[in-house]
Amino acid sequence: MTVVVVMLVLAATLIVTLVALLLAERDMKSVIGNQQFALLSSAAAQVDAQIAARKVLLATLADTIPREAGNDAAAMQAFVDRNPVARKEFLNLHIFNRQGMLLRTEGEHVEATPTLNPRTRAYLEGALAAGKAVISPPYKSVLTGLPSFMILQPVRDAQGRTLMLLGGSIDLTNSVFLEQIAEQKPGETGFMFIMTTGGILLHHPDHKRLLEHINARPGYNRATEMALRGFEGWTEAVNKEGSEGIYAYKHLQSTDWIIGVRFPVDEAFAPMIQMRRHAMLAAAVFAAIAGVMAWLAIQTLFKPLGSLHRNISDIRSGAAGIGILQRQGDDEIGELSAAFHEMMAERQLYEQQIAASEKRLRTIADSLPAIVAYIDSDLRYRFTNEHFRHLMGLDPRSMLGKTIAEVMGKEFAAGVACFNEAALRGQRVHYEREGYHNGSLRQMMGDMVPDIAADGSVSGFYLMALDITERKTAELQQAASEKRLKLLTDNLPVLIAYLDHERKFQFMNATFQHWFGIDPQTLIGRHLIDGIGNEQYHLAEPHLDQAYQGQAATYELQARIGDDLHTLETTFLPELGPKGKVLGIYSLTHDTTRMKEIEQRLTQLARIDSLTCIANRLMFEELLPLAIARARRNRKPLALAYLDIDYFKEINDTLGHGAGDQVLKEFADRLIASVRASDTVARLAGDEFVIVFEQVANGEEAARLAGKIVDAMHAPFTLQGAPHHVTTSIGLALHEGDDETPAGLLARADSALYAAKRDGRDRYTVAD
Ligand SMILES: Nc1nc2c(ncn2[C@@H]2O[C@H](COP(=O)(O)OP(=O)(O)OP(=O)(O)O)[C@@H](O)[C@H]2O)c(=O)[nH]1
Repeated sequence: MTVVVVMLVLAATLIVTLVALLLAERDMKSVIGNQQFALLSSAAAQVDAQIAARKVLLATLADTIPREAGNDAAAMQAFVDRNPVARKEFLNLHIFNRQGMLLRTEGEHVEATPTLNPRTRAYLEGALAAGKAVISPPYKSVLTGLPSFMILQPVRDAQGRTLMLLGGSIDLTNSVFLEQIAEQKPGETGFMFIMTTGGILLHHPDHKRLLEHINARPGYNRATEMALRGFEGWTEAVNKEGSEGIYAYKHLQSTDWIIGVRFPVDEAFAPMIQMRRHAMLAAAVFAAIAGVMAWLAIQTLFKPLGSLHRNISDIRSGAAGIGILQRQGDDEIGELSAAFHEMMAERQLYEQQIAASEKRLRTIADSLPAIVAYIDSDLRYRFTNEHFRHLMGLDPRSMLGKTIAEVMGKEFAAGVACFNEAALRGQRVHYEREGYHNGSLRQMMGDMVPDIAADGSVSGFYLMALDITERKTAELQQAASEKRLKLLTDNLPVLIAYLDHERKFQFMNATFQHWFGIDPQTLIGRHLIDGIGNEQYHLAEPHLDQAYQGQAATYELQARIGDDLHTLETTFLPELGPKGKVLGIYSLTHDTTRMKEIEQRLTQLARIDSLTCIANRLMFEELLPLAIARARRNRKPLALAYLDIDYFKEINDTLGHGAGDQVLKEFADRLIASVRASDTVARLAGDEFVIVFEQVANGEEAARLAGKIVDAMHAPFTLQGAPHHVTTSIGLALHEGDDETPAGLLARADSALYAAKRDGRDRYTVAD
């Protein structure tokens, strides 16, 4: 930390110093560049002034030169001698005629008048045509062999006509005005130079390069190229030797020359480089001092932090408890320490809670009758519970970190590979598979839940697997049992259905198909109303409601099976859940049509006397109260006749029981034949009969009817082929809508019968 701070201080100091130096260098370059350009501009002005002065001098000479000087050497010599300034300012003086022919030369190294080459001749002709002073391109003098240039001035006569040209040549290697320029060179190694706009050097410290093209040497100089394209000002560039320099260029006004200056950067910036060295040194010293001070300050400031660090290390290594964090000072580090203490105390609490939770979880997992494991993406066990030991004899702890293949074998791993892959793709997997565990074939059911991180990656999966061998066996047994049950129910002549709590069919047996032609499968999951229709449903609804409230209900209904109307009896049996909640309803319907018929028949038989086929005592006792009620309602009297066959015992005794039965049948037939259909004839027992006459007008009519019956018996009975005389006695009682009970009425009739018997039989007696 300290090192980092010290390095930062050093780096900051150096960066600030460097940036300041760079800015200073940039500014200084600009100053030097501008200074060089100013210097150059001054030199250019000097050159212009020198040229102008020489033009003026030459013009004055032209005005005064004798006209014959071109052809008279003595006159020329005399003229030059008269004008010593001409000798001083020009290397040589030349006179050219109007045809450009050199007529006379006067000056240094002149032995004879040289012959001019055609190019020079052409130039001179141009100068003559211009009619004013011109400056020649630089050239190598044929007289002196020196690089030179010439100022040409026309010599005119009184009429202003050009008679000849007066030329003054200037030595480029040894000229007064160029020497002045050379003296103004910047620094020790800097120099000035002059070239034409075409690049021909006129002035250069290296005289050998004079009259050469500036680009005669191989290489490239950006500044030179800029100058040749017309640039004026200063710039930085690298010369053909690879040396950096500041270049400045300026065009002369008096001629098409460019004056330039090169100031090598090394020299130009020598003071600045020195300054940079000093500044860097000073910065380094300053940074070192600042670094040391920073280090000291940090050491002082970080001392409590170091103490805190040691305390935390001690806590981590177990050498100290978290209590030592509370003993730090009152400063910020002390507060930090207290905050650490609080945080670590909370962490300890959480860790304890997590440990307790993990322990609980471990206990639960170990107590589960199922395999529980966490398997990572490398298919290595990371958590295993005790059930591995119970089921497979594996030590769950020794499995940790090993792969499924290592623990269970390659064959097993290959068998569950597809499930593992699916779980690691993020899918929940449910499987059932067979496998040998502890030498026995077991049926296993497993669930895999992928462990999906927030970013969607799967780092493993949880596995829970159950041994369902027993359950599977039970399921198979149950399936077989259900199959048997279905076979049974499908062949029972009973409609069997199971309705769920929403009154929808969950089961229907094949009887639905047999009775109504309904395929049971088409109604599974549909509401009862879809199966039996609205009308039947409304009939069944109250009974269903009762069953859904937990009480069995039975009701009868009529339904058409085939072409016939059948009587059915349906029972709804609720299926109750653990808390008495109705889970569903069993509906059992059987056809009671046949039973009903038998029952009716039996009922009927119970009320019919089997010998005479008329109503017996039971029916009489049922009918009499009803008849009395009707009589009361209709306010019509009712008469009850109580009959007994006279001396019947004797018939039995003399002719036998069969003859007696025959008499009884014949007697009954005659009674039936003697009364109206609305009247009831019944045999009470033995030879006792009753007749209920309904809606009789009065006692007289009743008596008449009784007499008619007595008479009806007078016709002989044929017994065993012989006629027999049978008579009857009748007791008649009239019920006239009062409160008399059926028993009371019967008792009165019985009394009247007794009276008839007593009075001699073969008669009727009316009760009081
Ligand atoms: N053959 C035959 N005899 C019956 C039957 N039931 C009862 N008896 C007989 O009918 C006779 C009834 O006799 P009673 O009515 O007491 O005497 P009775 O001879 O008719 O004399 P009275 O009634 O005083 O005239 C008894 O001997 C019974 O055994 C039956 O179903 N068939």
